[in-house]
Amino acid sequence: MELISDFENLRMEMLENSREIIRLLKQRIKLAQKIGEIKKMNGGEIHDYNREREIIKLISGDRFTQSVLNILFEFSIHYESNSQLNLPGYVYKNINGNNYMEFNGETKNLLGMLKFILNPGSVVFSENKEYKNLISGPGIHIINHKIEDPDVYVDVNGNYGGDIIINGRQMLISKNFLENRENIYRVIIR
Ligand SMILES: O=C(O)C(=O)C[C@]1(C(=O)O)C=C[C@@H](O)C=C1
Repeated sequence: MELISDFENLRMEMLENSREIIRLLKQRIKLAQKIGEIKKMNGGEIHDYNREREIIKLISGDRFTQSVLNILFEFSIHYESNSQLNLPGYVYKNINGNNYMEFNGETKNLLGMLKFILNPGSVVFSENKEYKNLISGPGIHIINHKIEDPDVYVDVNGNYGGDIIINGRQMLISKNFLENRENIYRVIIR
C-alpha cells in the first residue's frame, strides 16, 4: 500500500513539474518571438552562436545542461523564424485549383524531410514501420496508438486526400497546411 501511494505522489509531483516547465517554456518562446521581431527590424540573423555560447557559460558548463539549452535554442529559432518553411529546391504548383509547394527526390528522402517541416514536439502515428523509421528524430514523438483527432494526414503512395502528399519522387505540401502550420502537431502518415 505504502508503495502505491509513493508512486501516486511521485506522479503528482511529476505533473506539477511538467506544468511549471510548460509555463516557463511558453514564456521563453514569447520572449524569443519578441527578440525575433527586433532582429527582423534590424536585419539581424535569428541564429546567434555567440549568444548561445554566452548563455551556456552563464548558466552552467555541464553537458546535460548544454544539451537541454540546445533544445531550447532550437525551439526559439523555430518560433522566431515566423514558422516560414526555409527549405531549398521547391516550386509552387496548382493542381485542380489547389496550391501546393512541390519537392522532388527519393521517397525516403522526402519522408525524412518531414521532420524539418513539422513543428518540434509533433506526435506522429503510422501503421507503416518503415515510414516511422524514416521520420523519427529529435523533436518528433512517434506513438503506437492511432491519433483520434489528427491535424494533418500525410498520404504516401499518391492518395490525394491529405494536406501532404508523397507520390513516388514527388511531395506536395498544400497551402492549407502552410497557412495553419503553427497549429499542426498531430500527424497521421498513411
Ligand atoms: O538572444 C537571442 O538572440 C535569441 O534569439 C534567443 C536565443 C535563445 O533561445 O536563448 C535563440 C536563438 C539564438 O541563437 C540565441 C539565443
